[in-house]
Amino acid sequence: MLVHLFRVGIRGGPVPGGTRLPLHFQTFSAVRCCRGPPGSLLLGTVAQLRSQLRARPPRPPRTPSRGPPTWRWVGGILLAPAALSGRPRLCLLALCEGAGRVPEKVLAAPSCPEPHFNWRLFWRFLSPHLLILGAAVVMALGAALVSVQIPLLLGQLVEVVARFTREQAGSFLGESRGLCTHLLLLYGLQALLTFGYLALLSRLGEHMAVDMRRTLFSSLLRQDVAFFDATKTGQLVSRLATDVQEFKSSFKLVISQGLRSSTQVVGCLVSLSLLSPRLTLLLMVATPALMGAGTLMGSALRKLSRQCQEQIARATGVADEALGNVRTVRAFAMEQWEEGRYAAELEASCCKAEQLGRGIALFQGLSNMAFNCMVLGTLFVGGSLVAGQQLKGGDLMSFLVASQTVQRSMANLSVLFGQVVRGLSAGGRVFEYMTLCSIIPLRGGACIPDEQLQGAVAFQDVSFSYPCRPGFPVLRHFTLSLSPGQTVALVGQSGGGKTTVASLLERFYDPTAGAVTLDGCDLRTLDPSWLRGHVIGFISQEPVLFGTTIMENIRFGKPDATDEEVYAAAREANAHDFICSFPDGYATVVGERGATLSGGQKQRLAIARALIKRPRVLVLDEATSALDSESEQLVQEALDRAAAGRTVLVIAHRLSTVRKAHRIVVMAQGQVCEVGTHEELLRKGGLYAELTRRQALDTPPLDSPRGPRHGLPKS
Ligand SMILES: Nc1ncnc2c1ncn2[C@@H]1O[C@H](COP(=O)(O)OP(=O)(O)OP(=O)(O)O)[C@@H](O)[C@H]1O
Repeated sequence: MLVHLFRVGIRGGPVPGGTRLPLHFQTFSAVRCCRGPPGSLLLGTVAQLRSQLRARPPRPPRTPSRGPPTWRWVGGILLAPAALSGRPRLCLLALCEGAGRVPEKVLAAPSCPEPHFNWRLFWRFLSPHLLILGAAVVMALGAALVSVQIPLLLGQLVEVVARFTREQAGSFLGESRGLCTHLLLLYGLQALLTFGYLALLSRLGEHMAVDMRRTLFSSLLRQDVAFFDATKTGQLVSRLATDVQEFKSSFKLVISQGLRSSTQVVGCLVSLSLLSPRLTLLLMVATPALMGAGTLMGSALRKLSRQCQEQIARATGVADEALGNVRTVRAFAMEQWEEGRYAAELEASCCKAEQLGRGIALFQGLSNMAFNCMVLGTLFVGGSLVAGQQLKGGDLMSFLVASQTVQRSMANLSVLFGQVVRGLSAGGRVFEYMTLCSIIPLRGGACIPDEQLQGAVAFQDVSFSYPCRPGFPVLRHFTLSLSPGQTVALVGQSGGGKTTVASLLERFYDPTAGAVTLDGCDLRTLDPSWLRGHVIGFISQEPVLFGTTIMENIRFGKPDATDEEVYAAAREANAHDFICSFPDGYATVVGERGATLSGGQKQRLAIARALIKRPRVLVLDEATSALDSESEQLVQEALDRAAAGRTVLVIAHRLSTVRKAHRIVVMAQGQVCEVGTHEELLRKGGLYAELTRRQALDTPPLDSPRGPRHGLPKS
């Protein structure tokens, strides 16, 4: 660009006083809009900007940024140079992003405070890379200092050209060779330094991002189950992916452009004041006034841009809802209605975008005018200084180029301001979860030696409320004991607290009052990893498999299991035959969450996965309720086999599946209301008898496809 400027400058017309004016106004337009005519470029830029604003893809909802108001003011001040240097895209990006981003689901987003940026943690990630950072900083500063030198040398070169044109004496080549060589060397050095610091920063950024993702992931995995109850998975994934990415980009940009641009601003301002204090003074007076105007317009445009994004988010929401529920839309023949709804939202967003486009156009027009007036003023005052022999023509050229550099650098800084705010809030969100401590640790505590482990479980006067609903008691003075080798069934109305009992046994939560014990030891004194990894086998209604091979899925229960152990567990779970019927056998990849398997097959793999760790206690939470009769039979056989010799807690809705349990516990409103065998409870004629009667009415006749059911255990 500078070379281009130089070339155009050479072709400039004469100035009063015999000196040829090196530049005319168009030169500066060419500097700013070096590709294509300014008018078409302006239109192109505005069109590009508008399409960018319209096509901004929806992002996961995030909390609104709450930067201090002073920052916004500083941001506004910084925006003006972007406008003045004729870079509306940069300016608008800063406008839209600097003072807080609009969450796409603005209307639905809950307002919670933005987490603070944790500088201590940031230092922890940065400190291993200080050497690289130091080298990058030195190179960035070097590149900036080199670019401060260039305008001065260009001015000297123009001076040589002007003298040669004026006097037509001496050898132009001889006089300019040294300067040109110097300039070429500086260009080369600048390129080298730029490559160096960008490559180093890229390496540094990537390493930091990997460290941050690893730490965040491992911190998330260690959080309490209650944490996951209260936090959306999408939000966590977004922190791992988007926020780390955003923080990394901001960090790299701040170091590279921030250092470089601020050095250039300071260096060029020094050069400017050395070249001509009077012209510099003029610049210093005009700039704040234009900055003020830019700030005012900037804040209005920012508001408009936010409204525009909100409207786009609304339109996207309508489309998302309709496409996501297309079956319902089709079933109610509501296609036209949905089209109308979407069209109305689109129309509104189009109006807003047009308004924004007009605002941008006005902003661009005025900023162009302000910029050109500044150039005109500089040339007018500078020209009169040249005419009065107080300034050389070459120095005027240097002044103009250096002031261009100042404006370009300030434009970069204005964009950077937005990036800093975004980076700090993204970093704050990433660091927030790294400092969270879980209440129930993953490891630590006693383990009962295998030979002493009996598997006796007791709930002693347990009361419990979920941490996210503290005022809502789920269990009240719940007392239950499971003797080693016994099968106890928990039945009762939906929402009575059955699954909660299983969760407490797994120690996903700790009781609010009372205690859960294993062989007389309070679970809170035992090692949770040992408890979950060795003692308790959990089989739920909807088993979740990982998208890997069958072998690895079963081995998930015991990572160091041999192939033989895997086969044995699969046989025990009635899974071996169907696995062997697959062409790839145990190497079959089951697809995402086991999508390529039937419900019964998935369930049997889940049983094998639970059995491979040889648990003393088995928890079956509605393990067969989602299966058809054939699968149910196969799974039930596997469960019957697995239950033998183990303490089993069965949670069941269908009472027919637990008739043969040693004890049936009927729960209602978080309390035990009846206990006994099937026959005892029927004789009692209480809640169990009532539930059995109701289910019998719902049960299909015996010759129905569902067929007979099996109970637990085969006693
Ligand atoms: N993670 C949770 N956070 C807050 N409350 C919960 C949570 N899980 C369950 N609850 C509430 O606890 C109560 C008991 O739920 P639980 O799942 O233990 O009942 P359940 O007897 O197993 O029900 P169902 O038979 O329908 O599965 C319900 O009122 C439920 O809304």
